[in-house]
Amino acid sequence: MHAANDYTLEELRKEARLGQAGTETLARTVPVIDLSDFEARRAEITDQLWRAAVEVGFFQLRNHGIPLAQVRHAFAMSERFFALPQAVKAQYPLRRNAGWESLTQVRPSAGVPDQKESYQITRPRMAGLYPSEDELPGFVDTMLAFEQASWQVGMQVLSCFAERLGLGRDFFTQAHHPASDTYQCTLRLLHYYAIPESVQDRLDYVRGGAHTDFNCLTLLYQREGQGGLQVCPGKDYDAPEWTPVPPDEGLITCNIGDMLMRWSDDRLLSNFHRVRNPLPGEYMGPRFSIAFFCQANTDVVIESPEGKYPPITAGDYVAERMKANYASHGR
Ligand SMILES: O=C(O)CCC(=O)C(=O)O
Ligand SMILES: [Fe+2]
Repeated sequence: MHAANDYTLEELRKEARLGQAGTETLARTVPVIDLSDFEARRAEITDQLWRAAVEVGFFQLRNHGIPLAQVRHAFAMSERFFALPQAVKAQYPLRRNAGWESLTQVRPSAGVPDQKESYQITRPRMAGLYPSEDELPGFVDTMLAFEQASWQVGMQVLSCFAERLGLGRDFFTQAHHPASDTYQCTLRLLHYYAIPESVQDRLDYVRGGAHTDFNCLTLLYQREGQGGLQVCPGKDYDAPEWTPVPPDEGLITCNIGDMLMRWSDDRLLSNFHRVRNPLPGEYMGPRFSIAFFCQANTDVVIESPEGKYPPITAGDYVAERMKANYASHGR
């Protein structure tokens, strides 16, 4: 745990002020953007993405090109992974966004660990961290294909932002180049534990504490019936209003992260979100989600067009943020 004054980045100072409080509003909705016929509709799609990123920081993609069967298969594999015995998963401990952890992520806003386990794939760092084919047949192939498919969608979206920022259409594709050893995009499987009866009314039992993401762009897959994700698009951190982001298995939920906010001189918004606990009477079973974090390669320098922030490598930037998010610094 860190005291607020340990933080060197402004994002963290904000995060430390934002607890679990706040009210839920249904007034705002997260825009849904249709990616079909992408090349022919690029200008129109870019307008919609830009507006959503500037106003809400969150949007959902329809007709993104990843078949529903592939999404469902990835979730089925994820559930099988988390169902492995603890001793098997513990052979693959988390280090630098690669591997498995349970109950170790402490969001500065919450001060207690998220009630979840996760397994992260950051391709260049996976030596010794994949379950064997005997333990989980087909897992690695399924997840690498899903990682690749998610990267494609992420780069399509980022190409629109790059063009609008005057950086050139391929700018972020180069910055997230998958052939490099410095690649650090991450596929993260998430399993929020079923909520035991004894803690269903406890406020200090938190599924996913409020935070902003520290990458460029997050793609999130949610399961129908397993809601709870909320976004706080406003700037009032002391009286936050939360908007639900409803799960729909045909949509990919996207949000801007701090890295792209910095890269855009704060034009694109990285907003707070959290996974709230179910309320009494709601489904209390496990919740599964999968996130893909587009995170620029470690050696890429983040230098914004207007120079609002000093240059920093993406590697240094992420390392600083991770230090503040884990009880032990072993991520
Ligand atoms: O599981 C979710 O719905 C959100 C996950 C998330 O915000 C994160 O891992 O950064
Ligand atoms: Fe997040």
